[in-house]
Amino acid sequence: MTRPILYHIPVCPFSQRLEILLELKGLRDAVDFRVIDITVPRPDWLLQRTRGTTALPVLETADGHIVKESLVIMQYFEDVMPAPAIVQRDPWRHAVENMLTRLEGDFCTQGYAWVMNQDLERRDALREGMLAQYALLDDFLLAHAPEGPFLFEDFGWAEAVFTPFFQRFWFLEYYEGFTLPDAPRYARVRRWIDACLAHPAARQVTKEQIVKLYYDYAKGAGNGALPPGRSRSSFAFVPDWRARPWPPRDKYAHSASDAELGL
Ligand SMILES: COc1ccc(C(=O)/C=[SH]/C[C@H](NC(=O)CC[C@H](N)C(=O)O)C(=O)NCC(=O)O)cc1OC
Repeated sequence: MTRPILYHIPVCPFSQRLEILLELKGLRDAVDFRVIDITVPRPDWLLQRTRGTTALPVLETADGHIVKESLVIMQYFEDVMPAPAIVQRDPWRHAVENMLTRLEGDFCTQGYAWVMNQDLERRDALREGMLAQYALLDDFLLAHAPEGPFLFEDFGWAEAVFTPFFQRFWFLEYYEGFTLPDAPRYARVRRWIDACLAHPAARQVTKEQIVKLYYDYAKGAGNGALPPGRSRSSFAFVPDWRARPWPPRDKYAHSASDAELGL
């Protein structure tokens, strides 16, 4: 039986959503994950399949169809591998799950805008914007799942959508000194985040890996782009991140060289 192929980028949060979903379903081996190097242009054979788009992940189904967008691929997996269901089947619960999922785009954009920021004058406004996003999540959870810790009984669809970004935002802790305040205003979302980060289905990445690989994002260079003066991306597969030193934290005052990063 031909397995579907997921073309993905290691450590990409959108790809990690699919790994988490399949882990929850006990079907991780049902899909053939194939790594694409984000630090070089997409190969022609892939561009032909995607009709020219470069964003990953991309799913090639067993029938040869191409599915793009991680949330769409997640739903496709639920449709073709319905048991065990991760997405909520009850219409109202599914609506609640979808309303929470719709908050992900602005949450993600705010965090990435901050980590990629190079203007010290903007830091306070970016921090306030990030706190406002956490407050929106806290409000939603208090309205729909005041007890928790998860949206419903267990770690499910919404958790698979958000947890990769809770883990990516470790880069805010390291490069911006940001942690969510231990205040009642954020108590509910903090309980959700802590439960998500502790869940065994979401252990594909570590804090050290995120901090080292996302250094270039902290210098304003995203998606495998290179900061000025550098010749190798912090997303490079070799040298392995485990063999590389921790990057300098002072992103606004210092630009590390390839050598300083162990590249
Ligand atoms: C809000 O800013 C950002 C938020 C997240 C990411 C990220 O993790 C990319 S992960 C890798 C990135 N993939 C995507 O952005 C996919 C997003 C798509 N909406 C999905 O859900 O699958 C990619 O393939 N980039 C290469 C290319 O497009 O050629 C980056 C951001 O800015 C550069």
